[in-house]
Amino acid sequence: MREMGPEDGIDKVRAGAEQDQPVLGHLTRSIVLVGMMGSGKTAVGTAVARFLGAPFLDSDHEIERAAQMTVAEIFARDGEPFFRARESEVLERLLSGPPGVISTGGGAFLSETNREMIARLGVSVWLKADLELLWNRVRHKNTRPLLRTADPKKTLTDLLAQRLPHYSKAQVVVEAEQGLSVPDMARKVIAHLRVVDGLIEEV
Ligand SMILES: Nc1ncnc2c1ncn2[C@@H]1O[C@H](COP(=O)(O)OP(=O)(O)O)[C@@H](O)[C@H]1O
Ligand SMILES: O=C(O)C1=C[C@@H](OP(=O)(O)O)[C@@H](O)[C@H](O)C1
Ligand SMILES: [Mg+2]
Repeated sequence: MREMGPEDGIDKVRAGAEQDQPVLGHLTRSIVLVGMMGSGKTAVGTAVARFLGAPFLDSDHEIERAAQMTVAEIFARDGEPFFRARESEVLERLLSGPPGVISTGGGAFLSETNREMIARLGVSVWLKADLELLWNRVRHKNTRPLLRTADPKKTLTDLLAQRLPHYSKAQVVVEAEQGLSVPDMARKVIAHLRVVDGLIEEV
């Protein structure tokens, strides 16, 4: 008999979704979503957590809450290195808590220290998306300080090229597709997670 793969899981989850059944499971370690700005870490992470009945935490949100400032304000006042230091502290705190779904900011997985921490305490999941998909998602918002440049599409293109080698170190890779809704992408993520040994216990 051949081994169960993620695609089998997706069929199972899709069948469940058609019957409007919840996709429940108990997490034994935290899931950490990584990938570019606009790949859907915040939106899809929220939906994954809801489906699993697990806590959802977003590192950007936690940094903003602690600082009482937006990410853009922190970048402007204290600079990117300061933001990255806070990001690492927050990640360590979130990973030390009860298992949940943690969405990171797009730069978090570039740090080797962060990658080691995530590998030790959680499971990294890269939401892999191509340039056009990412651009369509981020072009209408100016909340991301790194894209406040004269040519934001070129900046996004360059960041994607620089970062791909780091994102590809993630333990699990899930491809984003144009036209796949947030809940469907969340189900696709869960289907990929089901084949990670011991990560999701059936309830
Ligand atoms: N699968 C999807 N389908 C449609 N819109 C999406 C999807 N994933 C994300 N989005 C939208 O794209 C934008 C960026 O998503 P977000 O979750 O903020 O990405 P990230 O946290 O990775 O930067 C948001 O407006 C979000 O609602
Ligand atoms: O890619 C990056 O370096 C960043 C991504 C942002 O988060 P999202 O990926 O959730 O947009 C946020 O952390 C900050 O603007 C820096
Ligand atoms: Mg986000």
